[in-house]
Amino acid sequence: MRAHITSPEWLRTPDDVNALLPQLWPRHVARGTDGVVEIAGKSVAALKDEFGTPAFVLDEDDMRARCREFRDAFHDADVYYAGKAFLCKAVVKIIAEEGLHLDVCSGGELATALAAGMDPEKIGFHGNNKSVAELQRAVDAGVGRIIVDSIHEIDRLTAIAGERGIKQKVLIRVTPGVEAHTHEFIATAHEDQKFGFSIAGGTAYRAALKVLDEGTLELRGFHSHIGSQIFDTSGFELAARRVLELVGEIKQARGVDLPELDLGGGFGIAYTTQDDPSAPKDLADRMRKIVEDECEAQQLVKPHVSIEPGRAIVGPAMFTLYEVGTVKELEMRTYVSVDGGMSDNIRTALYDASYSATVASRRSDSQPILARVVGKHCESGDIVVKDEFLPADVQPGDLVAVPGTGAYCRSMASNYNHVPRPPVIAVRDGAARVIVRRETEADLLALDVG
Ligand SMILES: Cc1ncc(COP(=O)(O)O)c(C=O)c1O
Ligand SMILES: N[C@@H](CCCC[NH3+])C(=O)O
Repeated sequence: MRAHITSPEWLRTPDDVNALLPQLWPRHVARGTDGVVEIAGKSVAALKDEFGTPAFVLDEDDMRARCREFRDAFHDADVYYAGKAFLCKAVVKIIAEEGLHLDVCSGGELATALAAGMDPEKIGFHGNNKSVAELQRAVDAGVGRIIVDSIHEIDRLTAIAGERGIKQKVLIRVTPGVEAHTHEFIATAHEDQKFGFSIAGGTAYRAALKVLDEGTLELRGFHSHIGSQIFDTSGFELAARRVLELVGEIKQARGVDLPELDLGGGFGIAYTTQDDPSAPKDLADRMRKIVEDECEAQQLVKPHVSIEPGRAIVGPAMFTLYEVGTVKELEMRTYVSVDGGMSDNIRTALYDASYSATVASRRSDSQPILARVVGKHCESGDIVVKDEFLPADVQPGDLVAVPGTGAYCRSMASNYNHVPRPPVIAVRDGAARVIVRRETEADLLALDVG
């Protein structure tokens, strides 16, 4: 059968090409009796009529539920939502209302958080190369913690806090030397990369002593983030153990129990049937146990733990809605071109990421065929969904929905080929509202002052 020639081994021909697998879709998504996909009671056809395509569509109650699941599972910890996954003022308000803290990693993310009224004390500021202006702004805003990532930054922040007579709280980001099982571009705890101070190389230990001995900054503890889209929790466990060993060494050297420990984010989500994410409760139980065991073994006072999930909170809560423009049936597969592409989802090109898709505007009785959903950009690598079974009668005018696009799609979107970036529409209880409007050609031209 030609459809199988180039399909990956794991991809199975579906029994029902119209089925929506619950693990892939926001929880308030279902097909209506007319076969049209609905989200929180709003049909994708109505969304297209009102807001156009392409569009990111957020199931707001799904995102809120994910915030609460993390907050409840990690009830004895602080949960910082990693804003890099997707940030706008509405999202800041949602996560704050659901009791989460916020991790930002640039002046722009900080500005968004402050504009939305986020309590600065609940903001953590990340980044391996924060500018002096960004550091000044964070200190002046009263940001609760700054995660320092280099000796240069420690010196700059010491000067800034010293001038202001403020004892800024900091965490030191460390690289625990863990090889996380994920794409190499999104692994961050092995030695050979730009983030953090090495534990094995001793720079983390020396940085901690420097901050403690200088005394201008308040060292609250260490931060470790091993990477992103990780399913195997042994990486978190190994990282926690190594960081706590370091905490023990600091205690021996200076007699202080560092009161905080941030174990970062990176919890994987399901993009295809191949992904099997852990529930927040299981993650919390395992992480709690490893911290307790290690603290007991080393006779440390148990630090207050924090985590930083981004993808796991917003990723599964959103899908992208596209309209099909052209269909080409080739020998090896059918190419379905939609009205967006790598400018709204760079992850497929960048990380060879896999996604799923469905024809959302109707039910089809046709046979499943192997399809590739591609964009409208001038790149052959402009692929949104590499491999998926779509109905053989997929045609121009159909709406295609791609789930799992809440994280690192709108936030990494570009204007490649001068394609305006799509809006984000939040749907809740049958009502849809624009939380990020569609970019226009006027927006693009407004920057072009030549
Ligand atoms: C420091 C830090 N914290 C949290 C995150 C969030 O990761 P994820 O969205 O995979 O949970 C990242 C991104 O990988 C990060 O670099
Ligand atoms: N942007 C990446 C993850 C990196 C997260 C930040 N350290 C992704 O789409 O998977």
